[in-house]
Amino acid sequence: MKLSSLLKDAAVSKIVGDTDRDMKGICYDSRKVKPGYVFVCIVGFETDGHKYIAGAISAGASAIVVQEGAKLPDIPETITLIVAKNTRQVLAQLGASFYKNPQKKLKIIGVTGTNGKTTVTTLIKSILEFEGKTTGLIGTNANMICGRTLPTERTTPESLELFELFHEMVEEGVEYVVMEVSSHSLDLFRVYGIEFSVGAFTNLTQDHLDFHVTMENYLNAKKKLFLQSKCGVVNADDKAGRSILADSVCPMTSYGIDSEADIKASDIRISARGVIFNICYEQKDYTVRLGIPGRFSVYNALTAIGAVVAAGIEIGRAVEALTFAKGVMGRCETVYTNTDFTVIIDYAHTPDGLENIIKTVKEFAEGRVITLFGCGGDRDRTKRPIMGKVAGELSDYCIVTSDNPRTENPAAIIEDIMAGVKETDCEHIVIENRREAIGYALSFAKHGDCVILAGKGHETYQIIGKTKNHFDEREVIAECLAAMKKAEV
Ligand SMILES: CC(=O)N[C@H]1[C@@H](OP(=O)(O)OP(=O)(O)OC[C@H]2O[C@@H](n3ccc(=O)[nH]c3=O)[C@H](O)[C@@H]2O)O[C@H](CO)[C@@H](O)[C@@H]1O[C@H](C)C(=O)N[C@@H](C)C(=O)N[C@H](CCC(=O)O)C(=O)O
Ligand SMILES: Nc1ncnc2c1ncn2[C@@H]1O[C@H](COP(=O)(O)OP(=O)(O)OP(=O)(O)O)[C@@H](O)[C@H]1O
Ligand SMILES: N[C@H](CCC[C@H](N)C(=O)O)C(=O)O
Ligand SMILES: [Mg+2]
Repeated sequence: MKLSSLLKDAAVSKIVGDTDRDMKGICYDSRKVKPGYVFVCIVGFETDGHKYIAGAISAGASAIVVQEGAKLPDIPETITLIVAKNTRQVLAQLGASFYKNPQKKLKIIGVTGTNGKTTVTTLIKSILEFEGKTTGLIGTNANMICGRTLPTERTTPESLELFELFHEMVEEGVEYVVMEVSSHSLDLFRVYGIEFSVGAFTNLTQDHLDFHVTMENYLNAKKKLFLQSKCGVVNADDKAGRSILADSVCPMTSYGIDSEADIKASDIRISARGVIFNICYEQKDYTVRLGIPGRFSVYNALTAIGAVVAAGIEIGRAVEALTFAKGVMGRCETVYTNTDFTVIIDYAHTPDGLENIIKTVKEFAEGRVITLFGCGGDRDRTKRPIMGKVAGELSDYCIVTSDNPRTENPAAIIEDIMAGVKETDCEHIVIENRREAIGYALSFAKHGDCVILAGKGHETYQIIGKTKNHFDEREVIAECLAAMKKAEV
C-alpha cells in the first residue's frame, strides 16, 4: 500500500519526504522491522521507541513516525519522516488503513469492567453460536476465530494486532466479534477508531491503581468505551455503572438485581451446580438457568443477555442458549481429584473477585473453606492488604503464597498481603513456593473441605523475574496427589 494512502486518515502534523513509496508493513517494535516497513515510535512506560530509530532503519524501515517534540537521531533524507501529536493514535489509524478497515465489516461487542469480562464474553459467544452466528473472540484466555484458537498475551491486543485479527476474521467470514476491552486498552488507544455495535459494563472495583493511580481515572477510562459504542448495556446495581448511565451519550439498557432496571432479575436460587433466576424484560418474564454458581454469575448472565439483545438476538433464544453454556477455564473450575474434598481453581485476583468466590464456595462447602492465594508483582500494590483481609475474614484457613511475582521480591509481596491477613484472626500459613503451598493445601484438606486456588485461573505459567515457567495448577494438583498416595504406601 502506498504511504500516502496509508496516511490518508491519520492525525499527523508534518511529513518530510516521499509519500509515494510502497509500504510493506507497519511495526512499533524495532526488533520486528522488515525492509519497506513504517516504524512507529511509541513513548512507553519502560522505554522510548525513539531510541530505536537507528536499529529500525538498519533493519530496512523506509518511513518513521515520531512524536512531536521527541529527541531524534540523524535520519537520512531517503527515509520519510512523519511527525504526530500522538503516535499511539497514529498506530491505530495506520493499522486500520493497512488492513482495509476490517472493523467496519464486523459487528463488534465490547465488554469492559473490573471482573467478569472473560466470563461474559464467553457466554455471549455461546449464545451467538447457539443462534448459528459465526464468531470471533478476543480476550484474556485466548483469541478465537470460528472455533480456531490462537494464543494471546494481553486481554486487549495492541491496535495493530487487533486490526490484523479483525482482518483475519473478515477473511474467515466472521459476523460477530466479542471482545474484552481493558481499561489499559482504552487509555492507550488500542481500540481507537473502532465503533462498537454494543458496549457492555460489568462492574468497577479496585484494581490496576499502579496504572490509573485513582479510581476516578480508572472509571474515566472505562467510560471511553461508551463514547465509541452505538448502544450500551450497563449494571445499574454498580455505583460506577450508574455514573455511566447518567453520562450516557448512546442508548442504554440497564440490568440489575437490586435497582430498577430494564432487565431485572429476581427469585434467585444458587446451588453448587449453578444459578436459576427470573428476569423481567419489556413486561415479560423468563427463567434463566446457568451452570456456573455464585451471585456474580447472575450478573454475568444479565450482562450477556443484555448485550446479545442489544445486538438483535431475541431474548427467549438468549435465555435458552444459556442453559447449554459451559463454564470458563479457570473460573470457578472444579478439578477432578478423586478425594473426599473439593478443589476449585479460580482467577480471582482482586479484592472483589476474591470476596465473590469465597462467599460462593461457602454457600456449598460442607467443611472448611481453605483459600490459597498470592498477588501479582509489578501490579497494584494497594490491593494486596485488602485481599489479605478479605481472605482472612471469609475463609476458615488461608495459605498465603506467590502468584506471578514478576520482578518483585516474592517475600515482600507476601508481607504486603499479610498486613491484611493479620487484621483478622484467621488461621494461616505462609508458603512462598506455590507448588509447595498447593501440596500443603491438599494434605491439609479433610472430608468435606473446599480448597480454593485463587489468582491464576487459566494461566499455565508462573512469571518469576522475567522468566515465564510452565506451571499448570491442574498438573501440579495431580502430581501432589500422586506423591501423597505414594507416600501412603
Ligand atoms: C502498561 C502497558 O500496558 N504496557 C504495554 C505497552 O508497553 P509500552 O507502550 O510502555 O512499551 P515499552 O515496553 O515501554 O516500549 C516502548 C516502545 O519501544 C519499542 N521498543 C522496545 C525495545 C526495543 O528494542 N525496540 C523497540 O522498538 C516497544 O515495542 C514500544 O513500542 O505496550 C507493550 C507492547 O504492546 C506491552 O507489552 C506493554 O504491556 C505490559 C507488558 C503489560 O503488562 N501490560 C498489562 C498491564 C496490560 O496491558 N493489561 C491489560 C489489562 C489486563 C486485565 O485487566 O485484563 C491488558 O489489556 O492485558
Ligand atoms: N460479575 C462478577 N463480579 C465480581 N466478580 C466476578 C464476576 N465474574 C467473575 N468474577 C470473579 O472474578 C474472576 C475473574 O473473572 P473473569 O476472568 O471473567 O474477569 P475479567 O474481567 O476478564 O478479569 P481480567 O481483567 O483479569 O481479564 C473470577 O474468577 C471470579 O472470581
Ligand atoms: N489481567 C490481570 C491478571 C492478573 C492475574 C494474576 N495472576 C497476576 O499475575 O497478577 C493483570 O494483568 O493485572
Ligand atoms: Mg479477562
